[in-house]
Amino acid sequence: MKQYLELCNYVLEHGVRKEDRTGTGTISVFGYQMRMNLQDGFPLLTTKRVPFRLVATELIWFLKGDTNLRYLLEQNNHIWDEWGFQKWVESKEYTGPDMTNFGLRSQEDPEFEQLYKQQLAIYQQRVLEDDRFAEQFGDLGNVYGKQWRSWEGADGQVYDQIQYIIDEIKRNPDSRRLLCNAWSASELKNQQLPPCHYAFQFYVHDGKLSCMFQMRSNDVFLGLPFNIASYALLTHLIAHECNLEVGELIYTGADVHIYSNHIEQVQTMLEREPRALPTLKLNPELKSIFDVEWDDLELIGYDPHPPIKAHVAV
Ligand SMILES: Nc1nc(=O)c2c([nH]1)NC[C@@H]1CN(c3ccc(C(=O)N[C@@H](CCC(=O)O)C(=O)O)cc3)CN21
Ligand SMILES: O=c1ccn([C@H]2C[C@H](O)[C@@H](COP(=O)(O)O)O2)c(=O)[nH]1
Repeated sequence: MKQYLELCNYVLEHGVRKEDRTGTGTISVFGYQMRMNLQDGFPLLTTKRVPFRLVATELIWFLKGDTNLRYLLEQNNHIWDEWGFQKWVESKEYTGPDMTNFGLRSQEDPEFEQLYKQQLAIYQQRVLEDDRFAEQFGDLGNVYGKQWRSWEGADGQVYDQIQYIIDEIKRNPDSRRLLCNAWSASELKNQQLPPCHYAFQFYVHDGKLSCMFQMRSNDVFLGLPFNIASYALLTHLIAHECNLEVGELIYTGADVHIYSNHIEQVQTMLEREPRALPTLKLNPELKSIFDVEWDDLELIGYDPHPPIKAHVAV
């Protein structure tokens, strides 16, 4: 994954200091593109371990059309917890200790961190066990799953954008409309986090399926390795269903940033030598992308450098 390391170097060299919503601070560039040939292997970073199980269960959650944290918690996937927790602590029903600005405060104040962890554990338990609570406070709003699978049109109808893409690839592979859009101006107020990867498009040539995805805002150290692997997996799944090979994965990022508290981690990673990419094997029995489960996926030959920890900006 030379391309990803080049991107890191590019942001470190050319990035400008920029404040951001989370109060963390970033170095950021505007506009960057990368191309990865999926025939070269599955693009999961090798310069740090990226938990593929978390990438895959998040994508499966999107593909189910689900927007509730309960499924992710059942899969022991905690990458979205903070955004559900935020909704809970900002609600009128929450009467526990003050959790204002918990993301930054838990990094700076160990005593507060303990309190936050307790409250988060209570929240997770309730989402898992209490149906009414989960429905109200476990739901992240009309995020990716909803937009991908049940887009509400201006005509009042509901549209499944993924099904449309699959049907079109089978029917008319030369189409230039093989596109899914998650950005809806009227829905922004109903989302815990407006979509970061907000659109993707497919392209079929010579029996191969390529995918290009667009990101308005991208956390280079924590988000991007997940995003690349997730779209690579989506491309493999759709190619499998449509009897195609995989082609290229093309990334287009707008505000591409490294958070100021991730710079050391990025530098550690840049000192490491990339290793051979793993390969992905899909269960040959898998018929529909909408039935995919974690057991249908097998990653072969993933031998990364050790993980590197970092705080996520909320
Ligand atoms: N600031 C920020 N960056 C993101 O990448 C991001 C958001 N916010 N908000 C929504 C989702 C959630 N995503 C996340 C959140 C956390 C990790 C993360 O902490 N990854 C760790 C492993 C975590 C674990 O093992 O539980 C890593 O080392 O990759 C990754 C992606 C991507 N998105
Ligand atoms: O898939 C994702 C989801 C989120 N991110 C990052 C990009 C930003 O650092 C934050 C979102 O903050 P905004 O202020 O809404 O831009 O999350 C990502 O990299 N990948």
